Amino acid sequence: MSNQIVSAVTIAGTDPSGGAGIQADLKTFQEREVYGMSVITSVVAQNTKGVKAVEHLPIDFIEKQFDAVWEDITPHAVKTGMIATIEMMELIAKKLTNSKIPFVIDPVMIAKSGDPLMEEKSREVIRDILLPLATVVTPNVPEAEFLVGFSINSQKDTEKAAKVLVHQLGAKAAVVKGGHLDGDAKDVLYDGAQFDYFSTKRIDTPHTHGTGCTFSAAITAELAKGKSINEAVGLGKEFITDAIQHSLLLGKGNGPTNHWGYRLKGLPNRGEME
Ligand SMILES: Nc1ncnc2c1ncn2[C@@H]1O[C@H](COP(=O)(O)OP(=O)(O)OP(=O)(O)O)[C@@H](O)[C@H]1O
Ligand SMILES: Cc1ncc(COP(=O)(O)O)c(N)n1
Repeated sequence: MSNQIVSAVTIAGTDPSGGAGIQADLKTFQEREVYGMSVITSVVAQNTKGVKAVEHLPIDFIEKQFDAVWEDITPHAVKTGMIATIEMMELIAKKLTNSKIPFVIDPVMIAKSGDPLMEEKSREVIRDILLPLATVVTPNVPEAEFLVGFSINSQKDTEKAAKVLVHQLGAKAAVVKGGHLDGDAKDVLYDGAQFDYFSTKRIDTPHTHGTGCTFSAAITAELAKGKSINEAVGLGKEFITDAIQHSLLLGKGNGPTNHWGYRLKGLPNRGEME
C-alpha cells in the first residue's frame, strides 16, 4: 500500500452538539483514516432536541475557506451537506464544475427535528445546478420525493426515483435511503446500469441524529481512497449501521450515533449493558 495520505473535505453547516453536519463528517473521516477538512456554510445553534438559530456565512468568506483548502491540500473527494441558499449553491457549482474528484451530495433539506435547513426556493437550484456534478447523491425519501416530483411509497417507487436522479437529473449514481420507510432499513443504489440493495434490520432506537451526514461522509471517505461506488456505499452502510447500533445514549432528544461504533461490533450496546 502506498503511504499517500488520503484527504476529503466537507462543505456543510455545523452542529455544536456534535452529532450531525460538519462535526459528524469530520469524525467519520477520521474513523475511516481519511484526513478531514471543512468549509463551513452556516453556523447552526442546534442539539439533539432541535435547531435554535442559523447564521449563514457571507459568500465571499465561504469562498475564502474553499480557496484556503484547495490552494494548499488538494482533497481526494468532496461532499456537501447543508447548503441553504442559492448563492452558496452557485459558488459550489462554480468551484466544482471542472473538478475531477468524486463529489457526494447529501441534499439536506429538513432536519429530523423538522427544522428547515435549506431555503425552499433553493431546492430546485440544487437539483438543477449541483446534481449534474454529483458522483453520488444520497437523498432520504422526502428529499428524493422533492427532487423527482412524485411520492415514494414502495421499493418500485424508490427504484424509479433513483433512475430519474441519474438519467434525468444527471447524477452519476444515486442512493435513495430507506431510513424513513417502514420495515428494514433498505437503501437502493442505482449507478446508471444496475441496482444494488443495501439492507439491514431496522434498529429500534430514537438515536438517529446525523445518520445521513455520517453515511454520506463514510461513502465520501471510501471514494477518496479510490473505492468503487458500490464498494463505498457498502462500507458506508456497515459504518452507519454500527454507529446506530452502538449509539451513545447522549442528549435529551434524538441522540447522536457513535462514530466509533464499528470498533464495538459484536459487543452489547449501551442499552443492553444498563
Ligand atoms: N433505525 C435504523 N436502523 C438501521 N438503519 C437505519 C435506521 N435509520 C436510518 N438508517 C440508515 O441510516 C442511513 C441514513 O438514512 P436516513 O434515512 O436516516 O438519512 P437522513 O434522513 O438523511 O438522515 P439525517 O437527516 O438524520 O442526517 C441509511 O443507510 C438508512 O438505511
Ligand atoms: C448542519 C446540519 N446538517 C445536517 C443535519 C441533518 O441531520 P438530522 O436530520 O439528523 O437532524 C443537521 N441537523 N444539521
